[in-house]
Amino acid sequence: MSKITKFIVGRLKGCGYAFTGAMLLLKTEPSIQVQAGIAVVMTFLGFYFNITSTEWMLQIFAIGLVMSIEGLNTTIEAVADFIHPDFHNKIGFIKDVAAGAVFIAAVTAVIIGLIIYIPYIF
Ligand SMILES: Nc1ncnc2c1ncn2[C@@H]1O[C@H](COP(=O)(O)OP(=O)(O)OP(=O)(O)O)[C@@H](O)[C@H]1O
Repeated sequence: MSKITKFIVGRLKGCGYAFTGAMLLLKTEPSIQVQAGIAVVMTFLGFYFNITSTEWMLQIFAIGLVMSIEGLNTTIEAVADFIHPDFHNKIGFIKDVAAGAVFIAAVTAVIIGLIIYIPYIF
C-alpha cells in the first residue's frame, strides 16, 4: 500500500471511530439525548419561523458547541472515574470544572436562541 493510500485509509478509519463514538454518546448519555431532543425542537422552530441563513449558522453552531463540549465532559468524567473510582476532592474539582464548561456553552446557546427567536415571537 502506497504512503498516500495508507494515509487516506488511516483518516477514513479515524472518521469511522469518531462516528462510532458520537453514536455511543447518543445511545448512552442522557444529557446528550436531552440536548439532541432540544436540537430537533430548535430545528423545527427554525423552519417554522423561516429564520435566515445567518441565524441557521448561529443555531447550528450553538447546538454543535453544546453537544461537543458535553461529549468532552463525558470523556473527562469517564477518565476521572477510571483513574480514581473513589471519592477525592481533586476528582470533584475536575468533574465540576468540566461540568462548568458545559454550563457556559449552554448559557451561550440559550442567549443565541433568545436573540434569534424573540424578534420572531414578539
Ligand atoms: N469521585 C468523586 N470524588 C469527588 N467528588 C465527586 C466524585 N464523583 C462525583 N463527584 C461530585 O459529584 C458531581 C457529579 O458527578 P457525576 O460523575 O455523577 O457526574 P454527573 O454530572 O452526574 O454526570 P452524568 O449524569 O453525565 O453521569 C461532580 O461534579 C462532583 O462534584
